[in-house]
Amino acid sequence: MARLRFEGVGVRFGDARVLDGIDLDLTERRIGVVGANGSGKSTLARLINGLVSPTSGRLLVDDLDVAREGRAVRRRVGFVFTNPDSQIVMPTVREDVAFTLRPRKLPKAETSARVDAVLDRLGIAHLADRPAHHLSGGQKQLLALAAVLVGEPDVLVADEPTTLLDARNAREIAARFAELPQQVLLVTHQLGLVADFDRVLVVDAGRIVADDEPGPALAFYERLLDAEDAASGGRP
Ligand SMILES: Nc1ncnc2c1ncn2[C@@H]1O[C@H](COP(=O)(O)OP(=O)(O)OP(=O)(O)O)[C@@H](O)[C@H]1O
Repeated sequence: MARLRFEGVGVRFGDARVLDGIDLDLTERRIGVVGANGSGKSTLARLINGLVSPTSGRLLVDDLDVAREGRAVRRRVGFVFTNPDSQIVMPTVREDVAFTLRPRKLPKAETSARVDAVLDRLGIAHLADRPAHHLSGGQKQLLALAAVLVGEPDVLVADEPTTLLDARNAREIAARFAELPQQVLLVTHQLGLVADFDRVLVVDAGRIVADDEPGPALAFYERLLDAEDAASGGRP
């Protein structure tokens, strides 16, 4: 497992303080991140592979400082977005997955073998020559996952990867994540997806307000939502 260390990390966008004073040492295999809309979860996730830079403090993946060694970090940390369209770049499924390996300049046969293996593992080998943009939402998310996994990252960060999917596809993607050997940090609003994780972080207004096993962390989050509902007079 990698060690993800946040040391006094803060992020501002202009005048808005989006994350503040985040200190975390994450070594567990399955880490969930939950919190209300706009609480800072995506920003927290994006910091891990350098999509967002800290305004203060620093973030280390093992001994690599993300701000200084972004390339090396991105080889180790794969990122899956909510909307797979934002990461599909090539015309066909096979080409899109192979694209991840392009900078590594591997022999063609090795690239093909790796691509075939990952498509097979995710149950989408039959889609290899299909145009990527003709796939269903669930198939696209599996393609996005394949394109990340083919790079053999040690850590997978996923930002609400099931949000745009119907219940059946969401279950399928969640099951694929559950069987990955990699360390996974999953941001989600679907609390059931992290119920058997090793550790769950609750983010509220840019801070970590609970950090525990799923039972107590999710119970804390439910109480927080209830308290906010009560304070707003029950308005959504
Ligand atoms: N690039 C940016 N520039 C300016 N403000 C931003 C940027 N990215 C995020 N924000 C703001 O930072 C805050 C936290 O956003 P973030 O996306 O991290 O929240 P979130 O918890 O993931 O929300 P959601 O559950 O709705 O996805 C929000 O107020 C958002 O508008």
